[in-house]
Amino acid sequence: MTNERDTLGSALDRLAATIEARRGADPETSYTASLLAGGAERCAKKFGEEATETVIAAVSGDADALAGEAADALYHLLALLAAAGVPPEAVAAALARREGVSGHAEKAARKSD
Ligand SMILES: N=c1c2ncn([C@@H]3O[C@H](COP(=O)(O)OP(=O)(O)OP(=O)(O)O)[C@@H](O)[C@H]3O)c2ncn1[C@@H]1O[C@H](COP(=O)(O)O)[C@@H](O)[C@H]1O
Repeated sequence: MTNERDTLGSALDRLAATIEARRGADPETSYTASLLAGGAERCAKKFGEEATETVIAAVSGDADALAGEAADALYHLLALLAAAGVPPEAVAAALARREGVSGHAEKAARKSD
């Protein structure tokens, strides 16, 4: 259940579980099922559209619109991961490996390879 003090992490965990549960559901009644039925390519296209709409909202300076478009983008990103067979835990692990490593330091290390 949602509440106003929900963290983004717990909301994303529930959403990822919902998306997984919709795999194989009726595309007539579930938008997620219709999205997944189109495969990773369709999910990637939709994610690209929603990411672009997020950029437009950010540039417009409308904070509410940005929050809504960011939610659309995150939903479609989770659907893309599901369609591509990448568990959300793999993304969490990638983020965890980066914790405490400055992006500047990481980039400098890449350049010296
Ligand atoms: N979070 C979302 C969510 N965010 C956005 N969307 C849908 O994403 C769609 C994409 O938006 P567009 O404006 O691009 O829609 P469109 O032009 O009709 O889409 P296309 O025809 O291009 O595919 C819209 O239909 C939105 O309703 C979502 N659909 C579902 N969820 C979550 O998934 C759950 C399961 O949904 P169903 O699978 O539909 O039961 C829901 O309870 C929600 O929690």
